[in-house]
Amino acid sequence: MKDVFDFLSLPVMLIAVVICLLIFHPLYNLYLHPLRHYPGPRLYAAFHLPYAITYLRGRSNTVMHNLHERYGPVLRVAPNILSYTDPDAYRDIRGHRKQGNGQNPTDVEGFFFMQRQTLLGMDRDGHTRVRKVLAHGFGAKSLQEQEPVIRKHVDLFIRRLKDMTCQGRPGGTLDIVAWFNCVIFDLIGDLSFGEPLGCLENSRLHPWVQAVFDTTTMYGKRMMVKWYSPSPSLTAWIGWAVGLSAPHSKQQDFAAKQVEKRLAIEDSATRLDFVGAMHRAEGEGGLKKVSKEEIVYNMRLIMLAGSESTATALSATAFLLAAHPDVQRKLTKEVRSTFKREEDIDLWSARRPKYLGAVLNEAMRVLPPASLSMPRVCQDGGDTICGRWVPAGVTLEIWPVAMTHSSRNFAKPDEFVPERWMDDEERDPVFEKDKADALKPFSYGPRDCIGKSLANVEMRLILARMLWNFDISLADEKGKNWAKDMLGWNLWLKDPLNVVLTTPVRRGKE
Ligand code: HEM
Repeated sequence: MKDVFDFLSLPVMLIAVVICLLIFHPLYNLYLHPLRHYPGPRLYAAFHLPYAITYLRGRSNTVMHNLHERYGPVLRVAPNILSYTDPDAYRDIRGHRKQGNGQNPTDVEGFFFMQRQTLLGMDRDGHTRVRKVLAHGFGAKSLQEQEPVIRKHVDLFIRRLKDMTCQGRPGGTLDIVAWFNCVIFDLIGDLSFGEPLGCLENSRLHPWVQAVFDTTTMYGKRMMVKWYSPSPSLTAWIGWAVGLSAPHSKQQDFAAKQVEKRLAIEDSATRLDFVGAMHRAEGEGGLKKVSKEEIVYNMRLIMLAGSESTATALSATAFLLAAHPDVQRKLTKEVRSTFKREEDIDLWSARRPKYLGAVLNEAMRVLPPASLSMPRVCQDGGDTICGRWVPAGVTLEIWPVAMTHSSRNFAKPDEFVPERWMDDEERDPVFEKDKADALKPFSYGPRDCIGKSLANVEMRLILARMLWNFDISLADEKGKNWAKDMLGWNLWLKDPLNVVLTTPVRRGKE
């Protein structure tokens, strides 16, 4: 009898413990957890699962936006996760701190696929070391050297569009998302490795680019594995076993091969590109400041972060211009009257048109190109965020769409109105109270986007050249819903966007 009791007691006790945990843990989260006074749906506060399912479905931006509109600018979205739409959150969570004062580190686990050798995953010291070195590849001097490379790709892009469109064949349509991917991936590939990927030349995406997109739908699944894996050491193994690692390995192999090739180029050490900047830097005793392995990891990051986001911003802008002919007319007029000839449009002169800047800002507000919340973890000892104390270890998020579509931050938040970014006299007073600080597409603080100046000039140049040459319209009714309910994980899952490009009749005379 004793044996039977012993035999039963183990599973029974285990079940009892699991039941206790299942009941106790949510009750603890609701009534005893340090975040219990933060607003948010009780289901999300009690369990992690609703947040995880939202993530898995690629719906986080929309769901967080709706919850923020209901509950306010700070929200408990999971037992240990807070999300913010107060613009001060950028400063408080991600801002610069004096040496000696702690920073809220990036949530390395949250990035999962980003090994600790990349800027995104490195600790504060490693990040400062690599970022300082890499910054040389993004300075004004480098940009000057990079200008002919950029121009070459933009010229070819425009030529390809002309080949594809109504040069004698009116009505030809093209998927502009694919073409923006082609030019940007070629361009960043060239600035990174000294050779383009050949997308424009061959009129199709390089397999490596496809591997980047293949990670998108997998990202939610990878996060599920990370959250619910029985032990952190098993996470990578499970990911590999269920086939979630393949596209990442492909990218890593490609980056490694390209870096090898690039370092073999004769004038490797003097080139002012990204690999050159990292390879040149030497520290004490002639040792390289950035190891070869770190170069490979960071080049993979740059290829992804630098290309996809810029192509998304351009696609969103083209879509919004095509869907708002009045805005397009005004912008086209500005571009075609600012420059006398197409050859006058270059990286520097393209910074001049003001309305172009306003259109880009507004496009990045309506569809923020980076779709992730870029989580940070509240530092040891806790921190004050937007005037309230947060204990150490809490994950701190800013969902871009929730921030830029918040009715607390912008009037008519869902409308595309570039004038809100113009000087007072051109702006409707209804936008007077807009919080411009809520638009930070390139993030903020010591870990903000290192490529933001490059991205801005690239986008201005490409758009100015496009609008000099073409009028853009949507090819079909379906196009009107291109941005509606777009799913997003690490990247937005963008549908093709078919447009018609027509050569303007009175070019240069408006
Ligand atoms: C419209 C275009 C772009 C957008 C919207 C964008 C946005 C961002 C965002 C939101 C971050 C994350 C910052 C954080 O964790 O707080 C980031 C980081 C980064 N971006 Fe960009 N980016 C763009 C273009 C580029 C380009 C052109 C490059 C390089 C060629 C680049 C390279 C990087 C790198 C290396 C990081 C990591 C920086 C660090 O952790 O120090 N990005 N970007």
